[in-house]
Amino acid sequence: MRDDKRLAGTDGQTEKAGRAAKPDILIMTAVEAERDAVLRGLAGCPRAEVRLAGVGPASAAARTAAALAGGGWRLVISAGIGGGFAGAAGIGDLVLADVIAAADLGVETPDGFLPVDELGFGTSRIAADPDWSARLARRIEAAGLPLRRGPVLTVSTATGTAATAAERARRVPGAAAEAMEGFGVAAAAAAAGVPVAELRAVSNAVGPRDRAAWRIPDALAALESAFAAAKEVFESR
Ligand SMILES: O=C(O)c1cccc(C(=O)CC[C@H]2O[C@@H](n3cnc4c(=O)[nH]cnc43)[C@H](O)[C@@H]2O)c1
Repeated sequence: MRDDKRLAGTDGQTEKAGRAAKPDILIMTAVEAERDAVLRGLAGCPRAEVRLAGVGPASAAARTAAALAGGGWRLVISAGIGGGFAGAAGIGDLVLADVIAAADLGVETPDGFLPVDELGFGTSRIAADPDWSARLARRIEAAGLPLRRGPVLTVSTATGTAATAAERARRVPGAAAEAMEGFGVAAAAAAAGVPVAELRAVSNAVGPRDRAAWRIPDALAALESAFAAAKEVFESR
């Protein structure tokens, strides 16, 4: 794949044998603008590799599984911009997932939505790794950045009405943010036995669609700052 950016192997970052040190932190972003913001924050951190997941959970799962196939990864992070739920996360805030929830994975019935968990078809929730998440949170907060913790929802259709926002917040108590890739990344990580985390920078409110109100540059700047803070965690062991 030609859309990844590998950061290892620069002069002075080589192992004794002269071979490039292999990155062992994998960061998946949906689009190039997110990837470039993460790379600016990492500023050459040799432990991290950033790859494009594409938009949506299916593309994210397939591309993350392919990236993880070689083994040797300590952590995979789903990162990018996202929507913030009212009262939980505002524009420019960062949200670190405690749970990654596939909020529209289930069936609709005349009596309402049933998640796959209640159908016996698996799970719609994957826990973010608590140890890695705690270490990332400490660094990001120590840098003075506004960090919220809570469930980050993964959806195949971004919320566009107040009714859908309310329904999704009801399905996932404490919902902090919404994006479209986290559960795909997490499913691939779980299958490979690799810890997972999800970090989102809020670009818009979850609710009635108003693309003109999205603050993408602010969110990308927050994402960059978060990874500038987080890289110490990646280098620490
Ligand atoms: O137009 C741009 O310059 C631009 C720059 C960076 C990212 C984008 C995107 O549109 C990224 C799509 C990506 O964003 C996530 N996202 C953001 N807000 C929401 C939301 O309210 N609900 C669901 N997903 C959201 C999502 O993960 C998309 O993959 C554009």
